[in-house]
Amino acid sequence: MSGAHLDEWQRRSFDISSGSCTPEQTADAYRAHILSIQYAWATSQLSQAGAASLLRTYSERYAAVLDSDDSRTGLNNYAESALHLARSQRNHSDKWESSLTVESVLELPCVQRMIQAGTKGGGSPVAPADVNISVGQESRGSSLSVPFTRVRSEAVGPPQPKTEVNNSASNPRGSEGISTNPFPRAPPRPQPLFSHPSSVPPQGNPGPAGATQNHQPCSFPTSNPSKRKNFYTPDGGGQAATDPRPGGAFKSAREQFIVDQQKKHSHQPQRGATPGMEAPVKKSLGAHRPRGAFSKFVSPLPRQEEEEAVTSRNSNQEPQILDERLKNFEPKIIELIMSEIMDHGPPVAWDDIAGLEFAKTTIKEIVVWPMLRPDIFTGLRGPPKGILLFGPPGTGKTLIGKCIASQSGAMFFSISASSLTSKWVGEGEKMVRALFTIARCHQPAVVFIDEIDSLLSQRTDGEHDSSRRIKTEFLVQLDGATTSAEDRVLVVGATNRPQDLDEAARRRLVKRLYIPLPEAAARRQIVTNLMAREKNQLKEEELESVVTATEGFSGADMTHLCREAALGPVRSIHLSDIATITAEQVRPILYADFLEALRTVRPSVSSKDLDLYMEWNKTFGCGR
Ligand SMILES: Nc1ncnc2c1ncn2[C@@H]1O[C@H](COP(=O)(O)OP(=O)(O)OP(=O)(O)O)[C@@H](O)[C@H]1O
Ligand SMILES: [Mg+2]
Repeated sequence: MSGAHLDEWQRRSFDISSGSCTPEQTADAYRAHILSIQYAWATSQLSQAGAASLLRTYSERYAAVLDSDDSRTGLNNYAESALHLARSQRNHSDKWESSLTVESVLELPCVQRMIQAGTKGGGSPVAPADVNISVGQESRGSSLSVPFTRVRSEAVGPPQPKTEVNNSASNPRGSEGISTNPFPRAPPRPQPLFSHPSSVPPQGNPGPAGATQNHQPCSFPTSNPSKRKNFYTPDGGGQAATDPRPGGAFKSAREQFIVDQQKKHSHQPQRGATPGMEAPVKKSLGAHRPRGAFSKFVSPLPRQEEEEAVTSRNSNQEPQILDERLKNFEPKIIELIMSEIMDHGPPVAWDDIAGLEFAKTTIKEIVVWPMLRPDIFTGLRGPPKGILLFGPPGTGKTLIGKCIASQSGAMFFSISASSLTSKWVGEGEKMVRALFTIARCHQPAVVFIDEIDSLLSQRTDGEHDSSRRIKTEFLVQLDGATTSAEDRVLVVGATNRPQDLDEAARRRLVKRLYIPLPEAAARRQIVTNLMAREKNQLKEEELESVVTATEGFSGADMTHLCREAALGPVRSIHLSDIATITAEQVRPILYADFLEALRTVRPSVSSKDLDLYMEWNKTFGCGR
């Protein structure tokens, strides 16, 4: 904090510790402390953790001054009227005032005599703890040992005010009667002072609150609740009997209900496990906190453990940010990669790819096995860091990428070069670096780059600077210069223009696999797979003739042919029926539909193009 603030702080602290401050001054000083802390935090002179800790300390001290009802140390400015009630002091709700005080009762000659008689007689009619009367201006802890049993037995009589009670029958020692009524001001209506005026049971009389034996709580006709409450003995019944606190303090019905519910359901740790049975804890602005002399102060500021729990919860949601390697990247870029580049498509199985046995086996060898047994695939057996899938369009290169995504068990990132160059203009190379860093954080990982030729085409002189920088960054990342030998990040590139690839990129994509046009068996499998999901009547020999007729078709062409054939039955429906016909009424796909489709669907790959691929495969490919 600044010097001026520290001086002020010091002065206030001396004032507080001097012991000469009034509670008001102490509270003011603490309040000023709290403001200073807030100011220091707002002006960055204090760290957040430091400010929170100081605020907690001084808020508690401040609240202690406010809440304490000791007039020398506290203000207790929140419940003055309640405390008047608790202290049995006079307040506006006191309509009736009794002149019966401890002193007045003790001074009564008859009481004096009875006390003496009880002491001399050796027998103690009522144990001192039996009756704990608190009346008058203040509550006294001492029990008043008044032989109430006798007084009661004698005082009970016809409900006549100011009746002279003759105790000669019950008092063997004297004949003088009690001429003074201990309750000079009688209730307005004739009312018995005790529950059962006619009989005095030897073990006491259950009081109004169900008192147990030996204790005779009496029902004073008073409207003052505090007097009534205090009258009940601590264990003699009423609320006080159930209160475990030494002072037997009052507990409201709601508090008692909550305690009962908690006891009842303490074996159910999970909230909401049994609907409707959870303790009735309601969110309110601190209203549910028990306040008073017995309650512990609960700071409104979050505790340090809670803060730490919240921080760790938040950090669990974004584990990638925690990685040291990612701290230099903007969260926006990391978010983009995680949401857009990570593949979330439908799963593809190896059997969904017809033919291409050599390519599938090689990929499994490179991708799946090393991930299963990284201990075996080390050193020279270490898998290559780059694969290139090349071949005519529509032969399943992208399909293989999707299959690797779902079958390898690795974290899969899929980018198309066009999206990388167009979406983040000027930030491409940063994206590339972030992509590979994230992939390294999520090993084993596969980075699939579709249409890799457009990203890593041969570098030319007239090329735009940004695309050149992206290429360079890619080559650096592909080379693994920034990675360790043990990193398991595989790059899979796919292209139908392998001849356009930059030679540096070609070298880095070590395993170059030719993905050719499907052979007869693969074409048959494609048709069979697709027809299995449709209603059809294609016989075996008809299927064979379709396969023969589609020589030179790519996988994509075969799919297109099947789609066309599948439309045949729909095209045969009369126009007037199309709105009403049910799906079941549509006829199955026939061989005739394939013949019709073959008239419009042609192969998309020319034989001249095929020769080029064959040539490139012979020169650079890894196939046999
Ligand atoms: N071997 C195959 N087995 C099953 N279906 C295939 C096969 N090859 C292609 N197809 C079908 O053709 C569609 C297109 O295939 P894909 O996108 O993988 O081709 P590609 O090789 O990536 O083409 P391009 O080079 O033009 O990107 C696939 O969705 C699939 O329906
Ligand atoms: Mg493709």
